[in-house]
Amino acid sequence: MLMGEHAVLFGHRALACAVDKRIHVTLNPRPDRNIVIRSALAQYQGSLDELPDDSRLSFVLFAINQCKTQLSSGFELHIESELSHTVGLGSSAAVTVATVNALLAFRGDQVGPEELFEHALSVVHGVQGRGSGTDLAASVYGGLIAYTVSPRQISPLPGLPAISLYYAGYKTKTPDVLARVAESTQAFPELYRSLYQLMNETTLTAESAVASQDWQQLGQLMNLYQGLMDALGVNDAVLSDIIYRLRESSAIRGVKISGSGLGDCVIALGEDTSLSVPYERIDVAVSNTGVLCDVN
Ligand SMILES: Nc1ncnc2c1ncn2[C@@H]1O[C@H](COP(=O)(O)OP(=O)(O)O)[C@@H](O)[C@H]1O
Ligand SMILES: C[C@@](O)(CCOP(=O)(O)O)CC(=O)O
Repeated sequence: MLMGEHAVLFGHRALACAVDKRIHVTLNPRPDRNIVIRSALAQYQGSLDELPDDSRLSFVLFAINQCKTQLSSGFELHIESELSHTVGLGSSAAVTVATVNALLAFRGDQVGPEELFEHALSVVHGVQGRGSGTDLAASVYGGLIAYTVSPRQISPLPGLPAISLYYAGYKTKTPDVLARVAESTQAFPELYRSLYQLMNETTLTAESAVASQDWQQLGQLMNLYQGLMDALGVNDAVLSDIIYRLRESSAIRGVKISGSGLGDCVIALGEDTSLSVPYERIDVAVSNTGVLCDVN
């Protein structure tokens, strides 16, 4: 997520991009109705018709459950990630889009991006209860996109210069962060409505800055949005430490939390590897390619 976190769930604009680290899902048919799932998170072997309840594989299992009656046989699903599974970074969206795409291809359905997106969104809603779909859109289409939930709008934008990502070392699950924000909102609903409105205006201005490739302005707006995330209550001491260390460098134009907050990653516009930032740096670039499907 480049910008628009949280506010996007209230109908406002968000910006997100695909990165060049992928999750690969390989599906091989089996002659029986058993399935085997292999992933760094968990392994499963059993009947397609009696799926377990395993929160580590919730997105994958929900996707399988949704279409299992239309599948002619079982299969083996091998999930490999180029990122550690402890890093959030929209990995739930990436694994959902790739798994749904593989299952639809196995079922014999060749769907376009809109249909793939809607299938994947129903999986995310089934697992999490809510979710804007912003990171699903970036996974499906690739590149940098501007996104609105309703009416659904997914608009491609030109790319970004170099970005840096740092992982805090822990992540709070997105539904738990959303529950914390919802609790705080109850005390001051009008103030929070204004905060989301301000987030929207910042994101729309950032979208114009991207369109005109004004990176200095985009960086300033990222810093501004970070202040709004802090006001929302999703910043913490470790994220702030990363952010302020990065702000020491003149090569970094702006820094903010990426995603729901209370852990996970910080995104910076620009890079400066000479800085002392004692947290895991994740080496990525924006990727123009979204999900790919190879059937053979
Ligand atoms: N390699 C993987 N194999 C299977 N599931 C994965 C993998 N990587 C991520 N996931 C799923 O995505 C979840 C992480 O997503 P989450 O914590 O919601 O972060 P984000 O919201 O940034 O996607 C994991 O708990 C898991 O369910
Ligand atoms: C907080 C939110 O706006 C972004 C969540 O990002 P992530 O799940 O932390 O990658 C939720 C959403 O858009 O569904």
